[in-house]
Amino acid sequence: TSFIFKEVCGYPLSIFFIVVNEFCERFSYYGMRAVLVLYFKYFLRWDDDLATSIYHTFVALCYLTPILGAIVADSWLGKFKTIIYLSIVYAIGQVAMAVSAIHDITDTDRDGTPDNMTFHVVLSMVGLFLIALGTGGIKPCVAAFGGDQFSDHQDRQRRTFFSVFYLCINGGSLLSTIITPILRAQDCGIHSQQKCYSLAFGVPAALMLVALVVFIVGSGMYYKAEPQGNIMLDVCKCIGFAIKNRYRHRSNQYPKRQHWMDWAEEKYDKLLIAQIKMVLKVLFLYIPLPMFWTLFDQKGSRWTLQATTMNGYFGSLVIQPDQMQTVNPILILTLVPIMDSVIYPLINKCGLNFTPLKRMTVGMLLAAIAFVCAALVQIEIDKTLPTFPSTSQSQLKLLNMGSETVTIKIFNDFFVLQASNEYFTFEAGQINISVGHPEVRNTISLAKGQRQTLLIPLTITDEWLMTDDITSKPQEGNNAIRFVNGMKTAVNVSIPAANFGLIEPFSYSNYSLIKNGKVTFTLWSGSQSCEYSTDFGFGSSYTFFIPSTLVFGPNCQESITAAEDIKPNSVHMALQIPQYFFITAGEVMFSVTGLEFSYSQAPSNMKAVLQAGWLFTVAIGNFIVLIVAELAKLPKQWAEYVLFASLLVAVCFIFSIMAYFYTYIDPAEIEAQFKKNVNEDDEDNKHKLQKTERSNGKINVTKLSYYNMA
Ligand SMILES: C[C@H](N)C(=O)N[C@@H](CCCCN)C(=O)O
Repeated sequence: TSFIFKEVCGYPLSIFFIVVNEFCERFSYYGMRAVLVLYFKYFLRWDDDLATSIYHTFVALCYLTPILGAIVADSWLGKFKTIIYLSIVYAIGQVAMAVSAIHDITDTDRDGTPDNMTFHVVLSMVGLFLIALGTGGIKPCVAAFGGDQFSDHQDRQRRTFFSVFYLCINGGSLLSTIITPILRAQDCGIHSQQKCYSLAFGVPAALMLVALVVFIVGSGMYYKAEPQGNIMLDVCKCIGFAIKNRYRHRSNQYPKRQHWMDWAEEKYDKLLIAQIKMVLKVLFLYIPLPMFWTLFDQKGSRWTLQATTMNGYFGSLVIQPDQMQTVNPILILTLVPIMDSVIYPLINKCGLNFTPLKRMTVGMLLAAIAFVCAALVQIEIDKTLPTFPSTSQSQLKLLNMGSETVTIKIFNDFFVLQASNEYFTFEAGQINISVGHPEVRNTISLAKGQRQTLLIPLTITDEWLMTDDITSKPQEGNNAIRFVNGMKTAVNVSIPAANFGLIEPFSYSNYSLIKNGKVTFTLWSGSQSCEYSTDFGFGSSYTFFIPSTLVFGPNCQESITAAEDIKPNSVHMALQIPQYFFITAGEVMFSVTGLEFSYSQAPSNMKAVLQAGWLFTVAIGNFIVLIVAELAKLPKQWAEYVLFASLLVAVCFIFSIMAYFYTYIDPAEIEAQFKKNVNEDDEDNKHKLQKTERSNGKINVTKLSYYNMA
């Protein structure tokens, strides 16, 4: 096809549009993905397990569709048109996600929660399906289309292009994982203000449109290779024929052939058979690889959910749980150059042959270490989590409304208290409590599986009151706050963001959710008021007690007491950095090396096939998360992390054995030799080739005969 060829500093100008397109597309993909699991949990109200399962199903689908994209591009539309059409599908999917997150659409009673959840679930699932089709479909096309823009003598420029391409992926991912969590954390809405998931999905949708426009603008400058026919179909037919032919000749009277693919010789070209053997050898090596992705892709699910139970204060900066994922691209942008220019050359200088497969093995071990770190962090978090009552237990706390301490007797235990900060756990459904001197006895009925607070009145002989307390950690880092009024007059409590309403004498308010940071409550009784300020962290719950002795005035700071129902998140999010470091170092060794390995070991006409095969391992890895999490059903999250780490170590051991027996090849050289052999059956040339040594491995005589050319 005709195109305008322009060069800048030795690089085709067209690649500028491709690189910008990739940056915007990855921004769109990772930005949407960063907030996805929280959207499932807090907007669609799914539990952790369902949110994690659907998240990984989506990621798996994104890496299954590259096969489809490669087939469409190679055999029908060509890469250019495939990218355009699938980008449109992709952008529609992103818009559908943004619309699905507008709560006002179905919030008819205007209480802030969608009234027709089915609408939001269906629309978001349709959106995710279109996104998976789009992002996966264009994935093997964009990089290869970029590579196509270089001529054969521009090897160095092509290599630089791929490095810049990878940096753009991570640049887009970095920016979007900073920005979309900020957008999500904003409040927006028409009738009521809720977390702004629609904006967090809307901006990635806009970026996908920008990616599409940028790609179209470059249209006149691209070299567009015509589709070459479907190589995948040829490969499948050739393999099918070899199997059929082998089966037909299964009797002992037929001489054995060196490789089962040699049974295709009757019908297929020797070169194609040799190329398929190369691909099959690499695909065989891929079998253990999905386990790496099983761990790697849990950054966006389990690790993000882990961060929601942690303290996100970094000085005056508050980091959102989903923003922790930015640590990955930040580390990629720093580790890739360090590895390439310092670590690998140093290892080489030490005389160690750090082959690609060895690097990948080390990458797997680093990912396993990352999960051990995640398990250790989880153990620390678990220590700080409250122990809620089981379904057969009840928990009770006491709040003495009087100013004098009283002696309380529960069964035969005595407590002298003003208020109890701790919950007492009971197996019995009823308990006897005696208070004060002379003793006032009461039999209290406890609710199973519940936490309650017993409010002991100022005059002990008055009616005793029981409150139902919160039995789960407040979500999204919010704090659940309520007030108990011990005064003889009604009190109104408010803050700019919430109104606790009028609290009757000797009564209590409902819980209200309050964000982290400093909050000033204003208390009103008739025309009198006073202010009470306090600081909140993440995920706590408090009951504030207004005593009968409170004096209204400019300040009621000293008089109000706070009972801690649930402790704030105390394990700092920075503790996740080691696990991010190890998983990213693992990614650099495994993913970057694996990409290069898949390219270098693939025959010239099957580079896309192997890329699709490589991406397929990601899809399988994400399915494994679902299977293992479902089958194992471990009660403790840390145990699940340890299980995944152990599985990866076991798989890594198998992979290292397979890698030991793998011999590196140079497909171009083998192909060239085949072509030469077809033209001239020259024995000398064969000898020369047999002596060829590769820098990262050796090709020996037996290996050449393996390809049926020695
Ligand atoms: C952002 C991440 N570090 C990255 O570089 N991702 C690559 C490779 C993804 C492989 C499977 N999750 C990308 O192309 O997005």
